[in-house]
Amino acid sequence: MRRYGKHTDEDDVRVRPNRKGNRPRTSIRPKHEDAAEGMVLTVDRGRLTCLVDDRTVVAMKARELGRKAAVVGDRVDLVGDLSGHKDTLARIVRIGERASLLRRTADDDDPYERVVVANADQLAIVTALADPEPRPRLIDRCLVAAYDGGLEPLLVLTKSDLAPASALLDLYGALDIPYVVTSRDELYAGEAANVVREHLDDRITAFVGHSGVGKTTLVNALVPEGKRRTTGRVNAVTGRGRHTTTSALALPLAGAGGWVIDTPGVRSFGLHHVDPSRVIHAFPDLEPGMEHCPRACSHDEPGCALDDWVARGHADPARLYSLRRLLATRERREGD
Ligand SMILES: Nc1nc2c(ncn2[C@@H]2O[C@H](COP(=O)(O)OP(=O)(O)OP(=O)(O)O)[C@@H](O)[C@H]2O)c(=O)[nH]1
Ligand SMILES: [Zn+2]
Repeated sequence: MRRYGKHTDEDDVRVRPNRKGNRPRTSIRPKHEDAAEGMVLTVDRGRLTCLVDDRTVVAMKARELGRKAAVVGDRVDLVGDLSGHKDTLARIVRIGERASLLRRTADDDDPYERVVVANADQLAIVTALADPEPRPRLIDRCLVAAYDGGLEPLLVLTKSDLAPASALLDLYGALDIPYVVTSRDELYAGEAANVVREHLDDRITAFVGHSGVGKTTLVNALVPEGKRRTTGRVNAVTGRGRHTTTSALALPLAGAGGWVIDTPGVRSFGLHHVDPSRVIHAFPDLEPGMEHCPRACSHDEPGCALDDWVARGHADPARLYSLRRLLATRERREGD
């Protein structure tokens, strides 16, 4: 089992070795034998909303879980009042082993980890082609987080009515990432949702993107009407506006199996926690070439065996360039 690094108190995480991977299992022996299984849909100030059968149950973490936090997408075991009635509170007694884990640090200098989403199959990186301008470094950083966490990336390029997609697609050609391009007209006609949905059926997809790229508009087109996320409204009771956007929120995909997990808009995507070896794992054409690298090779230094590997024709030089570009995004720069 592959374990995540020392920066985390999550002790039972592994990167999914293959799509069919083993079902997540709990690592602790069952104590609450009567517990029901659920999935965490959202987390708000210590209250976790979980789906149990077809009921929405609000729960809190049992004390026995210690510091371990359940996050959106987690498979959990619950006990207590599971009726889902108003003002009831269940307890989460177990968190299942995670098949993937999307994480970010607020900042690379900030070692505190903010876990975003567990168990997603896919990371949809939403980028507007204009308004706001695309930020390739942010895309690259999201890609690194996806590879690190065991998620398959999907590029979603919005607002093609404002600017063409070609330049950006050129930049990612060597990475061979699936992508979709959407425009305002396609969005209104419902075509955008159909095109995107082809990539989502029966999968759990986390959506990330800079604020303003059209992420919420798209996610709302993908989920049933009654489940849509409302934004920009201030709650009359709490006086808080848009508080749901501080946490990720899992929503069922309309008309098919699968889940869409909307996440709050990101300005930066800190990668303090990333282990380069997990990123390199996403480059199986280059990985064997590293055998002859010097110890602790950064793969971007004289003596790195990858130059020779590519020169001998084992892999496309553009792939090595892309890998180096991704690894370099772990260094923080102004504006990341
Ligand atoms: N021209 C154009 N505008 C779009 C498109 N998709 C979304 N928009 C507009 O872009 C603006 C931002 O869309 P949102 O869906 O609120 O963006 P968001 O990414 O969720 O942003 P936050 O809610 O701040 O995280 C809205 O005014 C949308 O109408 C598109 O394909 N083309
Ligand atoms: Zn190397």
